[in-house]
Amino acid sequence: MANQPVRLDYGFCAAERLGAAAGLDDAALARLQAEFERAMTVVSAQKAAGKLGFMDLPFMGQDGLAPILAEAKRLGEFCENFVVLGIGGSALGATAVDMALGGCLRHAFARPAGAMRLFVADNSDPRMFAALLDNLDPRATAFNVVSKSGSTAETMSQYLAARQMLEQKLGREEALRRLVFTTDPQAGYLRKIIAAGDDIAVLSVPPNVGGRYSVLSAVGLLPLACAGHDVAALLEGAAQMAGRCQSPVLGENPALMLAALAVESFRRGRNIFVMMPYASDLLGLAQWFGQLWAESLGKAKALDGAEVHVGQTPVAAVGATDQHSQLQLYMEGPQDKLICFLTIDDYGRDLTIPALHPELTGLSYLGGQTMSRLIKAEATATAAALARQGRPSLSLRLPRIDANVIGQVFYLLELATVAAGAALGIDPLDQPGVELGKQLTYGLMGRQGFEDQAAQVRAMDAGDRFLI
Ligand SMILES: O=P(O)(O)OC[C@H]1O[C@](O)(CO)[C@@H](O)[C@@H]1O
Repeated sequence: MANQPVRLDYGFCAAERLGAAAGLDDAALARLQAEFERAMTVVSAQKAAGKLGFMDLPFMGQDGLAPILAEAKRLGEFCENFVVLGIGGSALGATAVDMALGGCLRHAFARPAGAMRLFVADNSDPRMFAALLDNLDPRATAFNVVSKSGSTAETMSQYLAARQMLEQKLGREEALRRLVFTTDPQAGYLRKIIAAGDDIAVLSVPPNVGGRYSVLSAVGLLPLACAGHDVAALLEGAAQMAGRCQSPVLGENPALMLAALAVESFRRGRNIFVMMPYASDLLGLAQWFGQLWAESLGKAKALDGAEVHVGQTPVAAVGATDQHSQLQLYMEGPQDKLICFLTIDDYGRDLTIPALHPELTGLSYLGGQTMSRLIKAEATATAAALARQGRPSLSLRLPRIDANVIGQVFYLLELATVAAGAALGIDPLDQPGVELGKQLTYGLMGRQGFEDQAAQVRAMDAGDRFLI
Protein backbone atom coordinates (compact mmCIF):
# COMPACT_ATOMS: atom_id res chain seq x y z
CA MET A 1 0.00 0.00 0.00
CA ALA A 2 1.32 3.44 -0.93
CA ASN A 3 2.11 5.77 1.94
CA GLN A 4 0.18 8.97 2.40
CA PRO A 5 1.09 11.57 -0.21
CA VAL A 6 2.79 14.92 0.21
CA ARG A 7 0.24 17.47 -1.08
CA LEU A 8 0.71 20.95 -2.48
CA ASP A 9 -1.73 23.57 -1.19
CA TYR A 10 -1.58 26.73 -3.32
CA GLY A 11 -4.73 28.38 -2.02
CA PHE A 12 -2.76 31.36 -0.72
CA CYS A 13 -1.56 32.11 -4.26
CA ALA A 14 -5.13 32.30 -5.58
CA ALA A 15 -6.80 35.62 -6.43
CA GLU A 16 -9.86 34.72 -4.38
CA ARG A 17 -7.77 34.69 -1.18
CA LEU A 18 -5.03 37.13 -2.10
CA GLY A 19 -6.87 39.75 -4.10
CA ALA A 20 -6.82 40.35 -7.85
CA ALA A 21 -3.57 42.34 -7.88
CA ALA A 22 -1.30 39.73 -6.28
CA GLY A 23 -3.22 36.48 -6.75
CA LEU A 24 -3.59 34.14 -9.67
CA ASP A 25 -6.96 34.07 -11.40
CA ASP A 26 -8.28 31.48 -13.85
CA ALA A 27 -6.85 33.32 -16.84
CA ALA A 28 -3.35 33.35 -15.32
CA LEU A 29 -3.60 29.66 -14.46
CA ALA A 30 -4.73 28.85 -18.02
CA ARG A 31 -1.73 30.75 -19.40
CA LEU A 32 0.60 28.90 -17.02
CA GLN A 33 -1.00 25.59 -17.98
CA ALA A 34 -0.10 26.15 -21.64
CA GLU A 35 3.44 27.25 -20.77
CA PHE A 36 4.15 24.41 -18.37
CA GLU A 37 2.73 21.80 -20.68
CA ARG A 38 5.54 22.86 -23.01
CA ALA A 39 8.00 22.81 -20.09
CA MET A 40 6.95 19.25 -19.31
CA THR A 41 7.64 18.31 -22.93
CA VAL A 42 11.15 19.74 -22.59
CA VAL A 43 11.69 17.76 -19.36
CA SER A 44 10.46 14.56 -21.03
CA ALA A 45 12.85 15.14 -23.95
CA GLN A 46 15.77 15.71 -21.53
CA LYS A 47 14.85 12.51 -19.72
CA ALA A 48 14.64 10.58 -22.99
CA ALA A 49 18.08 11.95 -23.91
CA GLY A 50 19.45 10.49 -20.67
CA LYS A 51 20.23 13.85 -19.06
CA LEU A 52 18.00 13.56 -15.99
CA GLY A 53 19.55 10.62 -14.21
CA PHE A 54 17.96 11.65 -10.88
CA MET A 55 14.59 10.51 -12.29
CA ASP A 56 15.90 6.94 -12.56
CA LEU A 57 17.41 6.72 -9.06
CA PRO A 58 14.17 5.79 -7.24
CA PHE A 59 13.95 2.75 -9.48
CA MET A 60 17.48 1.38 -8.91
CA GLY A 61 16.02 -1.65 -7.13
CA GLN A 62 18.00 -4.27 -5.26
CA ASP A 63 20.79 -4.26 -7.87
CA GLY A 64 21.46 -0.59 -7.20
CA LEU A 65 21.10 -0.80 -3.43
CA ALA A 66 23.08 -4.00 -2.86
CA PRO A 67 26.62 -2.57 -3.15
CA ILE A 68 25.66 0.38 -0.96
CA LEU A 69 24.17 -1.81 1.76
CA ALA A 70 27.12 -4.22 1.54
CA GLU A 71 29.54 -1.35 2.13
CA ALA A 72 27.44 -0.08 5.05
CA LYS A 73 27.51 -3.57 6.55
CA ARG A 74 31.29 -3.89 6.14
CA LEU A 75 31.94 -0.58 7.87
CA GLY A 76 29.31 -1.23 10.53
CA GLU A 77 31.34 -4.18 11.75
CA PHE A 78 34.12 -1.99 13.12
CA CYS A 79 33.04 1.67 12.94
CA GLU A 80 30.88 3.82 15.21
CA ASN A 81 31.36 7.10 13.36
CA PHE A 82 30.89 7.90 9.69
CA VAL A 83 32.33 11.15 8.35
CA VAL A 84 31.32 12.52 4.95
CA LEU A 85 34.13 14.49 3.36
CA GLY A 86 32.30 16.49 0.71
CA ILE A 87 30.73 19.84 -0.03
CA GLY A 88 27.56 21.19 -1.69
CA GLY A 89 25.58 18.46 -3.38
CA SER A 90 27.99 15.89 -2.02
CA ALA A 91 27.06 16.81 1.55
CA LEU A 92 23.74 18.62 1.91
CA GLY A 93 21.44 15.69 1.12
CA ALA A 94 22.92 13.41 3.78
CA THR A 95 22.62 16.16 6.37
CA ALA A 96 19.04 16.92 5.32
CA VAL A 97 17.88 13.34 5.85
CA ASP A 98 19.95 12.62 8.94
CA MET A 99 18.64 15.79 10.58
CA ALA A 100 15.05 15.09 9.48
CA LEU A 101 14.98 11.49 10.69
CA GLY A 102 17.54 11.61 13.51
CA GLY A 103 16.46 15.02 14.80
CA CYS A 104 18.32 18.32 14.91
CA LEU A 105 19.57 17.49 18.43
CA ARG A 106 20.90 14.05 17.41
CA HIS A 107 24.53 14.85 18.14
CA ALA A 108 23.68 15.84 21.69
CA PHE A 109 22.45 12.35 22.55
CA ALA A 110 23.85 8.82 22.56
CA ARG A 111 24.37 6.96 19.28
CA PRO A 112 21.33 4.83 18.35
CA ALA A 113 22.04 1.10 18.71
CA GLY A 114 23.33 -0.52 15.53
CA ALA A 115 23.85 2.78 13.73
CA MET A 116 26.89 4.94 13.17
CA ARG A 117 26.98 8.59 14.22
CA LEU A 118 27.01 10.67 11.03
CA PHE A 119 29.15 13.78 10.64
CA VAL A 120 29.13 15.81 7.44
CA ALA A 121 32.17 18.06 7.06
CA ASP A 122 30.68 20.44 4.50
CA ASN A 123 33.58 22.92 4.58
CA SER A 124 37.34 23.34 4.58
CA ASP A 125 37.10 25.32 7.81
CA PRO A 126 40.19 24.34 9.84
CA ARG A 127 38.52 24.98 13.18
CA MET A 128 35.61 22.64 12.43
CA PHE A 129 37.70 20.00 10.70
CA ALA A 130 40.43 19.87 13.32
CA ALA A 131 37.73 19.43 15.98
CA LEU A 132 36.44 16.39 14.08
CA LEU A 133 39.87 14.82 13.70
CA ASP A 134 40.77 15.56 17.32
CA ASN A 135 37.62 14.11 18.84
CA LEU A 136 36.76 11.00 16.83
CA ASP A 137 38.47 7.73 17.65
CA PRO A 138 40.26 6.83 14.38
CA ARG A 139 39.86 3.09 15.06
CA ALA A 140 36.08 3.48 15.09
CA THR A 141 35.71 6.02 12.30
CA ALA A 142 35.07 5.68 8.56
CA PHE A 143 35.73 8.55 6.15
CA ASN A 144 33.66 8.74 2.97
CA VAL A 145 35.24 11.02 0.37
CA VAL A 146 32.31 12.16 -1.77
CA SER A 147 33.13 14.09 -4.92
CA LYS A 148 31.47 13.64 -8.28
CA SER A 149 34.31 15.45 -10.03
CA GLY A 150 36.97 13.96 -7.79
CA SER A 151 38.82 17.25 -7.69
CA THR A 152 37.02 19.76 -5.45
CA ALA A 153 39.69 21.55 -3.41
CA GLU A 154 37.74 21.65 -0.12
CA THR A 155 36.98 17.94 -0.26
CA MET A 156 40.45 16.94 -1.38
CA SER A 157 42.03 18.94 1.45
CA GLN A 158 39.81 17.07 3.92
CA TYR A 159 40.73 13.74 2.34
CA LEU A 160 44.45 14.42 2.51
CA ALA A 161 44.24 15.48 6.16
CA ALA A 162 42.04 12.55 7.19
CA ARG A 163 44.17 10.00 5.35
CA GLN A 164 47.39 11.27 6.84
CA MET A 165 45.88 11.18 10.33
CA LEU A 166 44.63 7.62 9.82
CA GLU A 167 47.95 6.41 8.40
CA GLN A 168 49.94 8.01 11.20
CA LYS A 169 47.73 6.54 13.89
CA LEU A 170 46.77 3.16 12.43
CA GLY A 171 49.20 2.37 9.62
CA ARG A 172 48.48 2.23 5.92
CA GLU A 173 46.41 -0.95 5.70
CA GLU A 174 44.04 -0.04 8.53
CA ALA A 175 43.77 3.50 7.15
CA LEU A 176 42.66 2.30 3.72
CA ARG A 177 40.03 0.01 5.29
CA ARG A 178 38.40 3.07 6.80
CA LEU A 179 38.23 5.07 3.57
CA VAL A 180 35.44 4.89 0.97
CA PHE A 181 35.30 6.95 -2.20
CA THR A 182 32.03 7.95 -3.89
CA THR A 183 32.77 9.44 -7.28
CA ASP A 184 32.34 9.34 -11.06
CA PRO A 185 32.70 5.83 -12.53
CA GLN A 186 35.81 6.88 -14.48
CA ALA A 187 36.98 10.47 -14.14
CA GLY A 188 38.77 12.39 -11.40
CA TYR A 189 41.64 12.03 -8.95
CA LEU A 190 39.87 9.57 -6.68
CA ARG A 191 39.72 7.10 -9.57
CA LYS A 192 43.40 7.80 -10.32
CA ILE A 193 44.34 7.03 -6.71
CA ILE A 194 42.57 3.67 -6.93
CA ALA A 195 44.00 2.94 -10.37
CA ALA A 196 47.47 3.58 -8.95
CA GLY A 197 46.95 0.66 -6.57
CA ASP A 198 45.36 1.91 -3.35
CA ASP A 199 42.91 -0.71 -2.15
CA ILE A 200 40.05 1.61 -1.23
CA ALA A 201 36.34 0.76 -1.48
CA VAL A 202 34.54 2.84 -4.10
CA LEU A 203 30.97 3.51 -5.13
CA SER A 204 29.92 5.25 -8.33
CA VAL A 205 27.73 8.27 -8.96
CA PRO A 206 25.97 7.84 -12.31
CA PRO A 207 27.52 10.26 -14.82
CA ASN A 208 24.11 11.78 -15.62
CA VAL A 209 23.40 12.66 -11.97
CA GLY A 210 24.80 16.06 -10.98
CA GLY A 211 25.85 16.78 -7.39
CA ARG A 212 22.75 18.68 -6.29
CA TYR A 213 20.47 15.98 -7.74
CA SER A 214 22.47 13.10 -6.22
CA VAL A 215 21.03 12.58 -2.74
CA LEU A 216 19.24 9.39 -3.77
CA SER A 217 22.42 7.90 -5.29
CA ALA A 218 25.32 6.39 -3.32
CA VAL A 219 26.23 10.00 -2.44
CA GLY A 220 23.41 10.18 0.07
CA LEU A 221 22.43 6.56 0.49
CA LEU A 222 25.74 5.21 1.85
CA PRO A 223 26.00 7.75 4.70
CA LEU A 224 22.31 7.37 5.43
CA ALA A 225 22.43 3.57 5.47
CA CYS A 226 25.43 3.77 7.81
CA ALA A 227 23.46 6.12 10.07
CA GLY A 228 20.72 3.50 10.27
CA HIS A 229 18.11 5.19 8.09
CA ASP A 230 15.71 3.29 5.86
CA VAL A 231 17.17 4.08 2.44
CA ALA A 232 14.77 1.72 0.64
CA ALA A 233 11.86 3.75 2.05
CA LEU A 234 13.47 6.97 0.78
CA LEU A 235 13.57 5.49 -2.72
CA GLU A 236 10.00 4.18 -2.40
CA GLY A 237 8.78 7.64 -1.46
CA ALA A 238 10.59 9.18 -4.43
CA ALA A 239 9.14 6.53 -6.76
CA GLN A 240 5.68 7.21 -5.34
CA MET A 241 6.08 10.92 -6.10
CA ALA A 242 7.42 10.13 -9.58
CA GLY A 243 4.15 8.30 -10.23
CA ARG A 244 2.19 11.43 -9.18
CA CYS A 245 4.24 13.77 -11.36
CA GLN A 246 3.67 12.34 -14.83
CA SER A 247 0.84 14.54 -15.98
CA PRO A 248 1.31 17.74 -17.99
CA VAL A 249 -1.79 19.11 -16.28
CA LEU A 250 -0.85 21.55 -13.50
CA GLY A 251 -3.72 20.50 -11.25
CA GLU A 252 -2.59 16.88 -11.40
CA ASN A 253 1.16 17.33 -10.99
CA PRO A 254 2.43 18.94 -7.74
CA ALA A 255 5.99 19.41 -9.04
CA LEU A 256 4.79 21.16 -12.18
CA MET A 257 2.40 23.37 -10.21
CA LEU A 258 5.13 24.36 -7.75
CA ALA A 259 7.43 25.24 -10.66
CA ALA A 260 4.67 27.28 -12.33
CA LEU A 261 3.89 29.23 -9.15
CA ALA A 262 7.56 29.95 -8.54
CA VAL A 263 8.31 31.09 -12.10
CA GLU A 264 5.17 33.23 -12.21
CA SER A 265 6.07 34.84 -8.90
CA PHE A 266 9.61 35.50 -10.15
CA ARG A 267 8.20 37.26 -13.21
CA ARG A 268 6.07 39.39 -10.89
CA GLY A 269 9.18 40.59 -9.08
CA ARG A 270 9.36 37.97 -6.34
CA ASN A 271 13.10 37.35 -6.52
CA ILE A 272 13.29 35.47 -3.22
CA PHE A 273 11.98 31.99 -2.52
CA VAL A 274 11.70 31.28 1.20
CA MET A 275 11.58 27.61 2.15
CA MET A 276 10.09 27.55 5.65
CA PRO A 277 9.41 24.18 7.27
CA TYR A 278 7.40 24.22 10.47
CA ALA A 279 9.78 21.69 12.00
CA SER A 280 13.25 22.32 13.42
CA ASP A 281 14.37 18.95 12.07
CA LEU A 282 13.73 20.10 8.48
CA LEU A 283 16.20 22.99 8.45
CA GLY A 284 18.70 20.75 6.63
CA LEU A 285 16.09 20.01 3.97
CA ALA A 286 15.56 23.73 3.42
CA GLN A 287 19.34 24.19 3.10
CA TRP A 288 19.59 21.28 0.64
CA PHE A 289 16.86 22.96 -1.41
CA GLY A 290 18.86 26.18 -1.31
CA GLN A 291 21.67 24.72 -3.40
CA LEU A 292 19.25 22.96 -5.73
CA TRP A 293 17.28 26.12 -6.50
CA ALA A 294 20.22 28.55 -6.56
CA GLU A 295 22.73 26.58 -8.62
CA SER A 296 20.10 25.23 -10.99
CA LEU A 297 18.16 28.38 -11.78
CA GLY A 298 20.59 31.25 -11.17
CA LYS A 299 21.87 31.75 -14.71
CA ALA A 300 23.20 34.60 -16.85
CA LYS A 301 22.47 33.02 -20.21
CA ALA A 302 19.46 31.28 -21.70
CA LEU A 303 19.97 28.22 -23.86
CA ASP A 304 19.58 30.41 -26.96
CA GLY A 305 22.49 32.59 -25.77
CA ALA A 306 20.37 35.56 -24.66
CA GLU A 307 21.52 37.36 -21.52
CA VAL A 308 18.75 36.79 -18.95
CA HIS A 309 20.18 36.82 -15.39
CA VAL A 310 17.35 34.81 -13.89
CA GLY A 311 16.87 32.92 -10.63
CA GLN A 312 15.18 33.33 -7.26
CA THR A 313 17.40 33.61 -4.20
CA PRO A 314 16.53 30.77 -1.85
CA VAL A 315 16.25 31.51 1.86
CA ALA A 316 16.05 28.78 4.49
CA ALA A 317 13.83 29.68 7.43
CA VAL A 318 12.20 27.63 10.19
CA GLY A 319 8.72 28.08 11.61
CA ALA A 320 7.83 29.06 14.23
CA THR A 321 11.42 30.12 15.10
CA ASP A 322 11.79 32.65 12.29
CA GLN A 323 8.40 34.22 12.93
CA HIS A 324 10.33 35.91 15.70
CA SER A 325 13.28 36.75 13.51
CA GLN A 326 12.39 37.24 9.84
CA LEU A 327 8.61 37.47 9.61
CA GLN A 328 8.50 41.23 10.19
CA LEU A 329 10.41 41.64 6.91
CA TYR A 330 8.21 39.12 5.08
CA MET A 331 5.08 40.97 6.25
CA GLU A 332 6.10 44.56 5.65
CA GLY A 333 9.32 44.64 3.62
CA PRO A 334 9.66 44.61 -0.16
CA GLN A 335 7.07 42.60 -2.11
CA ASP A 336 9.83 40.34 -3.43
CA LYS A 337 9.21 36.97 -1.76
CA LEU A 338 7.29 33.78 -2.33
CA ILE A 339 7.08 31.73 0.87
CA CYS A 340 6.88 27.95 0.67
CA PHE A 341 5.83 26.41 3.98
CA LEU A 342 6.40 22.77 4.80
CA THR A 343 3.69 21.78 7.26
CA ILE A 344 3.43 18.51 9.17
CA ASP A 345 0.12 16.72 9.80
CA ASP A 346 1.44 14.28 12.39
CA TYR A 347 4.61 15.22 14.29
CA GLY A 348 4.95 11.69 15.62
CA ARG A 349 5.33 13.03 19.16
CA ASP A 350 3.24 15.48 21.06
CA LEU A 351 3.20 17.24 24.39
CA THR A 352 0.17 18.43 26.27
CA ILE A 353 0.78 21.89 27.63
CA PRO A 354 0.14 21.81 31.40
CA ALA A 355 -2.57 24.02 32.90
CA LEU A 356 -0.44 25.56 35.63
CA HIS A 357 -1.63 29.15 36.15
CA PRO A 358 -5.45 29.23 35.89
CA GLU A 359 -5.54 32.77 37.27
CA LEU A 360 -3.50 34.19 34.37
CA THR A 361 -5.89 34.18 31.39
CA GLY A 362 -3.11 35.26 29.03
CA LEU A 363 -1.40 31.93 29.82
CA SER A 364 -4.23 29.63 30.87
CA TYR A 365 -5.70 29.40 27.32
CA LEU A 366 -2.64 27.22 26.47
CA GLY A 367 -3.27 24.75 29.28
CA GLY A 368 -4.56 21.37 28.17
CA GLN A 369 -3.82 22.03 24.48
CA THR A 370 -1.07 20.29 22.58
CA MET A 371 2.18 21.75 21.29
CA SER A 372 1.43 20.34 17.83
CA ARG A 373 -1.84 22.30 17.82
CA LEU A 374 0.11 25.46 18.65
CA ILE A 375 2.72 25.07 15.91
CA LYS A 376 0.06 24.19 13.33
CA ALA A 377 -1.97 27.23 14.37
CA GLU A 378 1.17 29.35 13.91
CA ALA A 379 1.68 28.05 10.36
CA THR A 380 -1.94 28.69 9.39
CA ALA A 381 -1.97 32.11 11.04
CA THR A 382 1.28 33.14 9.34
CA ALA A 383 -0.01 32.18 5.88
CA ALA A 384 -3.26 34.01 6.56
CA ALA A 385 -1.47 37.10 7.88
CA LEU A 386 0.76 37.21 4.79
CA ALA A 387 -2.29 36.85 2.54
CA ARG A 388 -3.98 39.77 4.33
CA GLN A 389 -1.01 41.88 3.16
CA GLY A 390 -1.37 40.56 -0.41
CA ARG A 391 1.69 38.32 0.03
CA PRO A 392 1.50 34.86 -1.57
CA SER A 393 2.55 31.59 -0.03
CA LEU A 394 2.13 27.92 -0.73
CA SER A 395 2.38 24.87 1.48
CA LEU A 396 3.78 21.43 0.97
CA ARG A 397 1.76 19.38 3.41
CA LEU A 398 3.77 16.46 4.78
CA PRO A 399 1.70 13.70 6.42
CA ARG A 400 4.59 13.05 8.82
CA ILE A 401 8.40 13.13 8.86
CA ASP A 402 9.68 9.74 7.78
CA ALA A 403 11.93 8.33 5.06
CA ASN A 404 9.11 7.78 2.58
CA VAL A 405 7.86 11.36 2.95
CA ILE A 406 11.34 12.87 2.66
CA GLY A 407 11.88 10.79 -0.50
CA GLN A 408 8.65 12.23 -1.90
CA VAL A 409 9.78 15.77 -1.12
CA PHE A 410 13.20 15.28 -2.74
CA TYR A 411 11.70 14.05 -5.99
CA LEU A 412 9.02 16.73 -6.08
CA LEU A 413 11.52 19.56 -5.57
CA GLU A 414 14.07 18.14 -8.04
CA LEU A 415 11.45 17.76 -10.75
CA ALA A 416 10.03 21.22 -9.99
CA THR A 417 13.53 22.62 -10.42
CA VAL A 418 14.12 21.18 -13.88
CA ALA A 419 10.58 22.15 -14.94
CA ALA A 420 11.21 25.73 -13.76
CA GLY A 421 14.51 25.67 -15.67
CA ALA A 422 12.71 24.57 -18.82
CA ALA A 423 10.16 27.39 -18.48
CA LEU A 424 12.94 29.93 -17.91
CA GLY A 425 14.78 28.60 -20.96
CA ILE A 426 18.02 27.92 -19.07
CA ASP A 427 20.08 24.82 -18.32
CA PRO A 428 19.21 23.69 -14.77
CA LEU A 429 22.00 21.10 -14.79
CA ASP A 430 25.13 23.24 -15.12
CA GLN A 431 26.83 25.78 -12.83
CA PRO A 432 29.21 27.83 -15.01
CA GLY A 433 29.24 30.74 -12.58
CA VAL A 434 30.98 28.69 -9.88
CA GLU A 435 33.97 27.97 -12.10
CA LEU A 436 35.65 31.37 -12.06
CA GLY A 437 35.97 31.46 -8.28
CA LYS A 438 37.33 27.90 -8.30
CA GLN A 439 39.98 28.81 -10.87
CA LEU A 440 41.06 31.93 -9.02
CA THR A 441 41.37 29.82 -5.86
CA TYR A 442 43.55 27.32 -7.73
CA GLY A 443 45.71 30.26 -8.81
CA LEU A 444 46.07 31.58 -5.25
CA MET A 445 46.90 28.08 -4.00
CA GLY A 446 49.70 27.73 -6.56
CA ARG A 447 48.17 25.00 -8.72
CA GLN A 448 50.16 24.43 -11.88
CA GLY A 449 48.49 25.89 -14.98
CA PHE A 450 46.62 28.59 -13.04
CA GLU A 451 49.40 31.20 -12.83
CA ASP A 452 47.36 33.74 -14.86
CA GLN A 453 44.46 33.45 -12.45
CA ALA A 454 46.79 34.12 -9.52
CA ALA A 455 48.11 37.21 -11.30
CA GLN A 456 44.54 38.40 -11.99
CA VAL A 457 43.61 38.29 -8.30
CA ARG A 458 46.86 39.91 -7.21
CA ALA A 459 46.27 42.72 -9.72
CA MET A 460 42.96 43.45 -7.94
CA ASP A 461 44.62 43.64 -4.54
CA ALA A 462 44.25 47.23 -3.35
CA GLY A 463 46.54 46.72 -0.37
CA ASP A 464 45.40 48.44 2.81
CA ARG A 465 43.82 51.38 0.98
CA PHE A 466 40.25 50.48 1.96
CA LEU A 467 41.07 48.84 5.27
CA ILE A 468 39.74 50.66 8.31
O1 LIG B 1 30.94 16.56 -5.89
P1 LIG B 1 31.97 17.56 -6.29
O2 LIG B 1 32.40 17.37 -7.70
O3 LIG B 1 33.12 17.59 -5.36
O4 LIG B 1 31.28 19.00 -6.26
C1 LIG B 1 30.84 19.57 -5.08
C2 LIG B 1 29.97 20.75 -5.42
O5 LIG B 1 30.70 21.70 -6.16
C3 LIG B 1 29.90 22.18 -7.24
O6 LIG B 1 30.36 21.59 -8.40
C4 LIG B 1 30.07 23.66 -7.44
O7 LIG B 1 29.63 24.34 -6.33
C5 LIG B 1 28.49 21.74 -6.91
O8 LIG B 1 27.66 21.69 -8.02
C6 LIG B 1 28.76 20.42 -6.28
O9 LIG B 1 27.66 19.92 -5.57
